[in-house]
Amino acid sequence: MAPVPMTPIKVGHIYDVQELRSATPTVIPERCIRDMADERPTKATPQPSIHNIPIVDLSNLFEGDEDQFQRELIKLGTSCQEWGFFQVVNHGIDKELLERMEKLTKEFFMLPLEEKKKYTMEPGTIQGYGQAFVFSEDQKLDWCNMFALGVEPQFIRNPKLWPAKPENFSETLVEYSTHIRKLCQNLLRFIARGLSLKEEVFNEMFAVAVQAVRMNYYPTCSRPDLVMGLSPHSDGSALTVLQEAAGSPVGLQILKDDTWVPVQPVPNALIINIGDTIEVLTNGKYKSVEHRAVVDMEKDRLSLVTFYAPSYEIDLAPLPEFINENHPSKYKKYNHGEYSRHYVTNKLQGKKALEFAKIQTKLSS
Ligand SMILES: COC(=O)C(/C=C/C1=C(C)CCCC1(C)C)=C/O[C@H]1C=C(C)C(=O)O1
Ligand SMILES: O=C(O)CCC(=O)C(=O)O
Ligand SMILES: [Fe+2]
Repeated sequence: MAPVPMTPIKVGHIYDVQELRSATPTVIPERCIRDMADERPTKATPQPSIHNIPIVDLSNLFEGDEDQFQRELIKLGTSCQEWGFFQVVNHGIDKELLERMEKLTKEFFMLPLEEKKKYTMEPGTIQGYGQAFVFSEDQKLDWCNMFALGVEPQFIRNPKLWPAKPENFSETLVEYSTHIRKLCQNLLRFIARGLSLKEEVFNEMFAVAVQAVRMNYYPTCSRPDLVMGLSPHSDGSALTVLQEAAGSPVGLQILKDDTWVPVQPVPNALIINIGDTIEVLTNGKYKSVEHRAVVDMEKDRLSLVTFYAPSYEIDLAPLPEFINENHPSKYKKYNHGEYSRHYVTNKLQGKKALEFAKIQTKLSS
């Protein structure tokens, strides 16, 4: 069951922060100012490199000898378990394709508003140009313009939202997505092997996987301390692949041991994170880590994010390999289509969406 647009809802005025920034550079609308101190971004303290997310060298998994393969597989497993985030280098996707997609995405955001408005994200829906996850008039707005498109399978595409400009955008997005899809399938094979599962367990279970891309443009902001680029959330996908545009300021932060840790991107690497699906299937051994994006006073930022998730048809529950006397099942069996609908019809709020799948533990009296 695919997520469907809801009945019309009142979301109030959603600012196009990019337009706002160029028209009135120092104005921050009340709706974008975060209320409480703990909802506001704290100044990220520079982290020693040991605190940066791990780097996984995929060439060791694709073509390494047995020893290199085993060592990298352990590193991948440790990264998933301890961080839920890692960067991949030597991932096999052409730098030229990544740069081309990045350039076209930048060009899309730089089009006049009138042109971008042809692809408006209707209130309560998740595809098109605008701001997703806004469901009420009093909800705070993120300092971000989004452009989101469903890519695979074909039936989730809304052709009216695929832009005619810039030229070649749509073809390039399809080419890009084909490569990112293969990367996800390979990562799922390696993740399965690292967990001592059958290599194809996830790919077979997911059937024709759902794939969507969300391009996030974060304009500069005169008061980055008051606003949030993207609200804290975990991803509803199985895996997420994030490409940061070259020259972007550090913006992504992940919640580790109750501290927001900034992610320093490595040139030409892709950032991967574990989504809610893998958390459920591994019964919480690998967690979908909460993350957010903050903005900068001087540099705008662009991220291209692919969500890779199971087919809407499939039912999910923790795999038996992760359930035993000491580790009872934490999640019920549920349909992923229903979860997707739940995820996209609620505001981003940390890991709240995943409560949908949690088995409530009774407190003993
Ligand atoms: C703005 O959209 C999102 O942030 C988002 C949605 C992705 C999707 C589309 C744009 C088209 C239809 C499919 C899908 C729901 C994946 C986030 O994606 C997460 C949330 C779920 C659930 C998921 O699988 O990825
Ligand atoms: O832009 C970023 O760094 C974060 C993006 C993200 O988390 C998302 O789109 O789900
Ligand atoms: Fe995310």
